Amino acid sequence: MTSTTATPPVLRIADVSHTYSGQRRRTTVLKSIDYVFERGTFYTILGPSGSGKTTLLSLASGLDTPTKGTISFDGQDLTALGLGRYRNKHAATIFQQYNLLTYMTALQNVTTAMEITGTKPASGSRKAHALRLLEDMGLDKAMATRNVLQLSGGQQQRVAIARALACDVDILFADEPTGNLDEDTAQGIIDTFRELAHEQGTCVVVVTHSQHLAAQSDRVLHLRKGKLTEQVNAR
Ligand SMILES: Nc1ncnc2c1ncn2[C@@H]1O[C@H](COP(=O)(O)OP(=O)(O)OP(=O)(O)O)[C@@H](O)[C@H]1O
Repeated sequence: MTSTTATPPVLRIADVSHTYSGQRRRTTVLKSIDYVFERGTFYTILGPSGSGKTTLLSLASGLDTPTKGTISFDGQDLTALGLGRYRNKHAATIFQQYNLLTYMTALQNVTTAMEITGTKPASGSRKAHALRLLEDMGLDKAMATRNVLQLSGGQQQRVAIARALACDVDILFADEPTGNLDEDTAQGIIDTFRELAHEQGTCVVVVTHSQHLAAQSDRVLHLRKGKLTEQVNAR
């Protein structure tokens, strides 16, 4: 028997393929992908438009199930664990379209996510913690208490990021999280992702077109023609 000291995988993607079935034809977007994501690591996924990055993220975040292969969290198949349970307890996702609850304020979006995931801040109330996170994202109390539809696209994106950061989860997924933001705000968010991975042990997985963002991650993955490969960095 051999012993190992390697970091235990938090998410394992094993022989995953995904095919969309249209009325006329079937499109296989992902082809027999194998990859192991670890805790405490900041990953970026690059790839041409239409290469399947969002598809991979939707499978890994438990929004959809692959047409072939398995995805497991801490050694347990997501379908056995329950996709809803996985999404509510273990994984947070920042979507390209934000997916905010549009009948709520920014603050309510954040506190509701904390309630769903059972996240209790180390000190103070959920509301105070949520207001602090929104403030960190440059949204003051007046903006925090506005209905999200009265915020700009970039402000809504920051609410979505604050909502994901508020939840105590094992994995954070983000689809183009800095797309709508100015350079300084985007850099602040990249720094936050690095801290989350390196100081709190979260596995952070970000889909992006930005080489600048990718250069600041620990591992860069490329999705092309249905295959996922890891870039070997010189640094
Ligand atoms: N629900 C769907 N039904 C059919 N085809 C789909 C569906 N969703 C995505 N596709 C197709 O799958 C392929 C991959 O799409 P996906 O959104 O995953 O790519 P992407 O790499 O994230 O693209 P982008 O960088 O432009 O956001 C595309 O050809 C797309 O048209």
